[in-house]
Amino acid sequence: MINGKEKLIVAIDTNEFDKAKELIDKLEDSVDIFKVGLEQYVATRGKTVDYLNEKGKKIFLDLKFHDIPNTMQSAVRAAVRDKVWLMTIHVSDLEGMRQCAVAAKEEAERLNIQKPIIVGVTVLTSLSNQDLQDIGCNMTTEELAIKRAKLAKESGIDGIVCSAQEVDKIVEACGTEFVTVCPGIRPATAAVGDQKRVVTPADAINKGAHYLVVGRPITKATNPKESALNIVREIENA
Ligand SMILES: O=c1ccn([C@@H]2O[C@H](COP(=O)(O)O)[C@@H](O)[C@H]2O)c(=O)[nH]1
Repeated sequence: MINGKEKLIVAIDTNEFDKAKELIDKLEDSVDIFKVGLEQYVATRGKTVDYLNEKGKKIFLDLKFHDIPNTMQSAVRAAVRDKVWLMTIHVSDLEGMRQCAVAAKEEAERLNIQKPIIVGVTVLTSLSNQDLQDIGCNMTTEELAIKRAKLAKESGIDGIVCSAQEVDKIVEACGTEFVTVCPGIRPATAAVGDQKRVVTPADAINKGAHYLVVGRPITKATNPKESALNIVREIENA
């Protein structure tokens, strides 16, 4: 049986350090991996990362780097120094992604610490086929996600972020060792919000997702701990 706690990543999307701290403290027995995203990182200037390191929790730094290769690889080096376990860049040009893969390895070796897993965001889970058409891309979300996943693999980064709607096709194309991180996870009764490509925790696991990212269904619940435990159970029973 799989350990649900090893699969669940909780997104701490608040703009105050005290609220983030309160959530982490409430969830610390039931959750091992926390995601610090743009809102939390910018608002607290990275303070939450320090707090999670003090607590010995695994950190997913989701800042989705996308810039010229030199800037991206320097930012990756800084994230390695922050001792993050998993981090995102955008799937972009091959050279930019290659430099990130090399930078992470070099910096981790230099400091003699564990190299973070680097994953590339393929197509945001808040985007639909129509959204892609609107920005001038004549592919479906699934086609584009698969194409970008293959490019990410070729570059030497460790995996991708995608919707669990297409994760099975990506596993088929890139293999089971290539790390898949899936946000847009919604238990059957949860509000979808701004997500457009959603999947339940059980279906995401059955389709081959390695890690599930869940934010609001846990953080906005009346009882976040109970909500997290329900998702852990759903993962384990999948
Ligand atoms: O394609 C993506 C990439 C990242 N995210 C992030 O995941 C969480 C999801 O939060 P919910 O509240 O469960 O919707 C959020 O922090 C996003 O920035 C994503 O949703 N989709």
